[in-house]
Amino acid sequence: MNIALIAHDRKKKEIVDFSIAYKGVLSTHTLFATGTTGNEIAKATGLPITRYLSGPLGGDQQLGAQVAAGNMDLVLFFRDPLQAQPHEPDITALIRLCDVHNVPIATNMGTAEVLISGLKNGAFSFRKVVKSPESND
Ligand SMILES: O=C(CO)COP(=O)(O)O
Repeated sequence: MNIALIAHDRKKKEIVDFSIAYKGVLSTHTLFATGTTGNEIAKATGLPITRYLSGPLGGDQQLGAQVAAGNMDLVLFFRDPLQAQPHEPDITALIRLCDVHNVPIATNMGTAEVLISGLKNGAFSFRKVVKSPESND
Protein backbone atom coordinates (compact mmCIF):
# COMPACT_ATOMS: atom_id res chain seq x y z
CA MET A 1 0.00 0.00 0.00
CA ASN A 2 1.07 3.60 -0.60
CA ILE A 3 0.86 5.62 2.60
CA ALA A 4 1.12 9.40 2.99
CA LEU A 5 2.41 10.83 6.27
CA ILE A 6 1.83 14.49 7.13
CA ALA A 7 1.93 16.48 10.35
CA HIS A 8 1.66 20.11 11.31
CA ASP A 9 4.54 21.52 13.32
CA ARG A 10 3.10 21.00 16.79
CA LYS A 11 2.17 17.41 15.81
CA LYS A 12 5.57 16.45 14.42
CA LYS A 13 6.71 14.75 17.62
CA GLU A 14 3.47 12.72 17.69
CA ILE A 15 3.89 11.45 14.14
CA VAL A 16 7.58 10.67 14.73
CA ASP A 17 6.73 8.69 17.88
CA PHE A 18 3.89 6.98 16.00
CA SER A 19 6.23 6.06 13.15
CA ILE A 20 8.79 4.63 15.58
CA ALA A 21 6.06 2.60 17.32
CA TYR A 22 4.73 1.24 14.01
CA LYS A 23 8.02 1.05 12.14
CA GLY A 24 7.53 -2.69 11.63
CA VAL A 25 4.23 -2.22 9.80
CA LEU A 26 5.24 0.92 7.94
CA SER A 27 8.40 -0.75 6.65
CA THR A 28 6.29 -3.20 4.65
CA HIS A 29 4.60 -0.38 2.72
CA THR A 30 5.66 2.46 0.42
CA LEU A 31 5.85 5.78 2.23
CA PHE A 32 5.35 9.35 1.04
CA ALA A 33 5.35 12.58 3.03
CA THR A 34 5.40 16.33 2.94
CA GLY A 35 8.94 17.73 3.19
CA THR A 36 9.61 18.45 6.83
CA THR A 37 7.48 15.61 8.16
CA GLY A 38 9.29 13.18 5.87
CA ASN A 39 12.71 14.42 6.93
CA GLU A 40 11.92 14.03 10.62
CA ILE A 41 10.41 10.56 10.26
CA ALA A 42 13.27 9.37 8.05
CA LYS A 43 15.84 10.71 10.52
CA ALA A 44 14.15 9.02 13.49
CA THR A 45 13.32 5.67 11.86
CA GLY A 46 15.64 5.23 8.88
CA LEU A 47 12.59 4.32 6.78
CA PRO A 48 12.76 5.20 3.07
CA ILE A 49 10.24 7.96 2.32
CA THR A 50 9.53 9.81 -0.90
CA ARG A 51 9.41 13.45 0.17
CA TYR A 52 7.41 16.13 -1.56
CA LEU A 53 7.55 19.88 -0.95
CA SER A 54 6.86 21.26 2.49
CA GLY A 55 3.12 21.68 3.09
CA PRO A 56 2.97 25.48 2.88
CA LEU A 57 4.98 25.34 -0.37
CA GLY A 58 2.64 22.88 -2.11
CA GLY A 59 3.32 19.47 -0.54
CA ASP A 60 -0.32 18.88 0.41
CA GLN A 61 -1.31 19.62 -3.18
CA GLN A 62 1.31 17.20 -4.51
CA LEU A 63 -0.03 14.46 -2.25
CA GLY A 64 -3.57 15.43 -3.27
CA ALA A 65 -2.60 14.90 -6.90
CA GLN A 66 -1.47 11.37 -6.02
CA VAL A 67 -4.79 10.74 -4.27
CA ALA A 68 -6.68 11.99 -7.35
CA ALA A 69 -4.58 9.75 -9.61
CA GLY A 70 -5.49 6.69 -7.53
CA ASN A 71 -1.93 6.27 -6.25
CA MET A 72 -2.51 6.69 -2.51
CA ASP A 73 -4.16 4.04 -0.30
CA LEU A 74 -3.98 5.70 3.10
CA VAL A 75 -3.32 9.21 4.40
CA LEU A 76 -2.18 9.80 7.97
CA PHE A 77 -2.46 13.54 8.56
CA PHE A 78 -1.83 14.71 12.11
CA ARG A 79 -3.49 18.12 11.91
CA ASP A 80 -3.15 20.90 14.43
CA PRO A 81 -6.72 22.00 15.16
CA LEU A 82 -5.54 24.83 17.41
CA GLN A 83 -3.41 26.82 15.00
CA ALA A 84 -4.38 28.53 11.74
CA GLN A 85 -2.30 27.43 8.74
CA PRO A 86 -1.42 29.80 5.88
CA HIS A 87 -2.17 27.02 3.39
CA GLU A 88 -5.55 26.01 4.82
CA PRO A 89 -7.13 25.80 1.33
CA ASP A 90 -4.53 23.17 0.34
CA ILE A 91 -5.31 21.15 3.47
CA THR A 92 -9.04 21.29 2.81
CA ALA A 93 -8.43 20.25 -0.79
CA LEU A 94 -6.39 17.20 0.25
CA ILE A 95 -9.06 16.03 2.68
CA ARG A 96 -11.76 16.65 0.08
CA LEU A 97 -9.91 14.56 -2.52
CA CYS A 98 -9.65 11.70 -0.04
CA ASP A 99 -13.43 11.87 0.34
CA VAL A 100 -13.93 12.06 -3.42
CA HIS A 101 -11.79 8.96 -4.00
CA ASN A 102 -12.71 6.98 -0.85
CA VAL A 103 -9.16 7.04 0.44
CA PRO A 104 -9.03 6.45 4.21
CA ILE A 105 -7.61 9.49 5.99
CA ALA A 106 -6.80 9.90 9.68
CA THR A 107 -6.62 13.50 10.86
CA ASN A 108 -5.49 12.58 14.37
CA MET A 109 -3.43 9.91 16.08
CA GLY A 110 -6.46 8.08 17.51
CA THR A 111 -7.86 7.36 14.07
CA ALA A 112 -4.39 6.60 12.76
CA GLU A 113 -4.05 3.86 15.42
CA VAL A 114 -7.27 2.24 14.20
CA LEU A 115 -6.31 2.46 10.54
CA ILE A 116 -2.86 1.00 11.20
CA SER A 117 -4.53 -1.93 12.95
CA GLY A 118 -6.68 -2.30 9.84
CA LEU A 119 -3.56 -2.40 7.69
CA LYS A 120 -2.20 -5.27 9.77
CA ASN A 121 -5.37 -7.35 9.62
CA GLY A 122 -6.19 -7.02 5.93
CA ALA A 123 -8.95 -4.40 6.14
CA PHE A 124 -7.40 -2.57 3.20
CA SER A 125 -8.03 -5.27 0.65
CA PHE A 126 -11.01 -3.18 -0.53
CA ARG A 127 -8.50 -0.73 -2.02
CA LYS A 128 -7.66 -3.21 -4.73
CA VAL A 129 -11.32 -3.16 -5.77
CA VAL A 130 -12.08 0.58 -5.58
CA LYS A 131 -8.74 1.81 -6.89
CA SER A 132 -9.64 3.35 -10.20
CA PRO A 133 -7.22 4.31 -12.93
CA GLU A 134 -7.05 7.97 -13.92
CA SER A 135 -10.21 8.66 -15.81
CA ASN A 136 -12.28 11.58 -17.02
CA ASP A 137 -15.53 9.67 -16.53
O1 LIG B 1 2.08 21.80 6.41
C1 LIG B 1 1.97 20.59 6.37
C2 LIG B 1 0.68 19.95 6.10
O2 LIG B 1 -0.35 20.85 5.83
C3 LIG B 1 3.14 19.73 6.59
O3 LIG B 1 4.26 20.19 5.90
P1 LIG B 1 5.71 19.81 6.40
O4 LIG B 1 5.76 18.34 6.58
O5 LIG B 1 6.65 20.28 5.34
O6 LIG B 1 5.89 20.56 7.71
